[in-house]
Amino acid sequence: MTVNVTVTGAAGQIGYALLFRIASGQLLGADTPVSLRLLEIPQAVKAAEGTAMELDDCAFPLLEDIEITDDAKKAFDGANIALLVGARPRTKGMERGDLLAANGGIFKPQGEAINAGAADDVRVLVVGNPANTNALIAQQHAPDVPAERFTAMTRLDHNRAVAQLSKKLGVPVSAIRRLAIWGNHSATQYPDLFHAEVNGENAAAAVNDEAWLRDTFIPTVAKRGAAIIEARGASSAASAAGAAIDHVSTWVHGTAEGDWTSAAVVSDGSYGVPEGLISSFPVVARDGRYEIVQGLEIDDFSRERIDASVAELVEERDAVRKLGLI
Ligand SMILES: NC(=O)c1ccc[n+]([C@@H]2O[C@H](COP(=O)([O-])OP(=O)(O)OC[C@H]3O[C@@H](n4cnc5c(N)ncnc54)[C@H](O)[C@@H]3O)[C@@H](O)[C@H]2O)c1
Ligand SMILES: O=C(O)C[C@H](O)C(=O)O
Repeated sequence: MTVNVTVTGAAGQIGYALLFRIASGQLLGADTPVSLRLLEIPQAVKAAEGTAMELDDCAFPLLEDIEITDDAKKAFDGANIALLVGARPRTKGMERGDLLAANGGIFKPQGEAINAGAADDVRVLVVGNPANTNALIAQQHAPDVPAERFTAMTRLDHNRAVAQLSKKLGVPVSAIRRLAIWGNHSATQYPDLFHAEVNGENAAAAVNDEAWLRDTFIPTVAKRGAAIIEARGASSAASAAGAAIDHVSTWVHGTAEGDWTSAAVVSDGSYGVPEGLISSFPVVARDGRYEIVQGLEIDDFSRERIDASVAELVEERDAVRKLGLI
């Protein structure tokens, strides 16, 4: 059956890297036809039409149709998968509160439109920053959709952490399992090697270098987004699109036996993360659902870092509450 995939911010850089991969079958598999609904602001609809022309020109066998609109209600009508990429970037002189308010103006109506018209099985991934809190805003305005269907992307951080560890140890990325990103998709995030495995052995033990872990690994992963902006003059696009594909594909098809991944999901209070926050955890995907991995021991080093990132999420939640956005 055809799956309706809605992508917001379709004319942006991530949109350009993402849409062709969705249409080629990399999101849902080679047997699943897709119908694309592209949401853009009025000024960018023409550019989205240009991307749609290129999608047509690829003659993808799985791509059934493309609809382009600046109306959120139309874009989310019948959506099975919703990729919320479009967001208001921080510009010069903008305070944190202004950024949250501007994004509230985007994610509140989008949450309402998802609530009103999306398919019963809708799954939502928020990529647009600040991703966790934008996801929270959308989720709070979709009371009829199970909260677990709203997620935010930390898979890029996860992939970055895997790549850094692979380089450090000189092992292929396929040798690494059970790495986890905790907290916010921001510089406070905590990439956790203490439960990770390399060829079945504990990764922190294999590294055996606490200074590298503390002073190189964690800040490199947490500040990678800023380093890409500094080097490229634009924020990550292809890697972000790749992570979005990974996030949804894992959600739908499941994690490998014995492995887990990272995703920001609605907290059920696990690991002391306040219930309702959308925070990154180690998760498994099973039967089409993301579930938080339970029962991990958290030592003082990890506890301090998880708490710091979660405190930032609490601050963001309180700020959007104060603005009346949730
Ligand atoms: N979570 C992550 O790991 C991660 C990684 C990279 C980038 N990001 C974030 O993803 C977002 C998109 O990045 P980009 O490089 O594609 O940005 P971009 O500026 O190239 O594109 C954003 C697009 O969103 C559109 N847009 C703005 N408001 C919209 C609305 N209300 N409805 C629909 N579309 C709207 C814009 O017109 C633009 O075309 C940014 O917020 C960026 O910070 C997140
Ligand atoms: O857009 C950004 O600020 C950075 C982005 O979230 C990233 O992690 O690459």
